[in-house]
Amino acid sequence: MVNNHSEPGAPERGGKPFPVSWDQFHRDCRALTWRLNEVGPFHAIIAITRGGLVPAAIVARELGLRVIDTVCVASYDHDQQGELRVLKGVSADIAKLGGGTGKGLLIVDDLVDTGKTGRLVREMLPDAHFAAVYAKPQGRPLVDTFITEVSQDTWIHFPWDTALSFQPPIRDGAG
Ligand SMILES: O=P(O)(O)OC[C@H]1O[C@H](OP(=O)(O)OP(=O)(O)O)[C@H](O)[C@@H]1O
Ligand code: HPA
Ligand SMILES: [Mg+2]
Repeated sequence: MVNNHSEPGAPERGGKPFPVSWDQFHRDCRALTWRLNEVGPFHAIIAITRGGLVPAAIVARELGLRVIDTVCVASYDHDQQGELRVLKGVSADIAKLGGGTGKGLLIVDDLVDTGKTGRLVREMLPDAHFAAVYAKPQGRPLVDTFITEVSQDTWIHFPWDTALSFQPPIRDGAG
């Protein structure tokens, strides 16, 4: 059964919007890679789909990594978090590269919020290095490396989920 509930930062609970442009996201991914470059080398990257695919591509380019796998997890339906479902686990070839425990593997996601997704993937690969671009306080203990922390009552709007639109002037009540 899917037990949908919205997180504190969700827009309908008055979450503070934190819009991120493509340009900002690219810069933040590059900043993340500077840190990861000090931690590696890594045998492969594992992107947590779907949001992790975007930073994983940028980090892979910057670290010169060409072996990329996915763990496919579904939980949020827009801003409602339901039960976590693993649609695809780590591929056998990649699990072998990490000695079965994930040693030398880099897991990448766009953000950690409650930490539920991160915890699930960490259980699969306890010795992997887990990186996310953004972190909220509840999820922060789950990640080894991240770039920007935002408050729990913030909702991050990623560039692939948004489009340019007219905003009313601040004087007229825009948030
Ligand atoms: O720390 P948590 O509370 O688990 O939330 C973080 C996860 O939620 C989002 O993914 P989502 O499940 O929305 O799927 P998507 O990446 O396919 O958009 C985000 O990309 C993280 O993977
Ligand atoms: O703040 C967020 N923004 C986008 N997707 C998310 N999934 C969990 N939290 C968030
Ligand atoms: Mg995700």
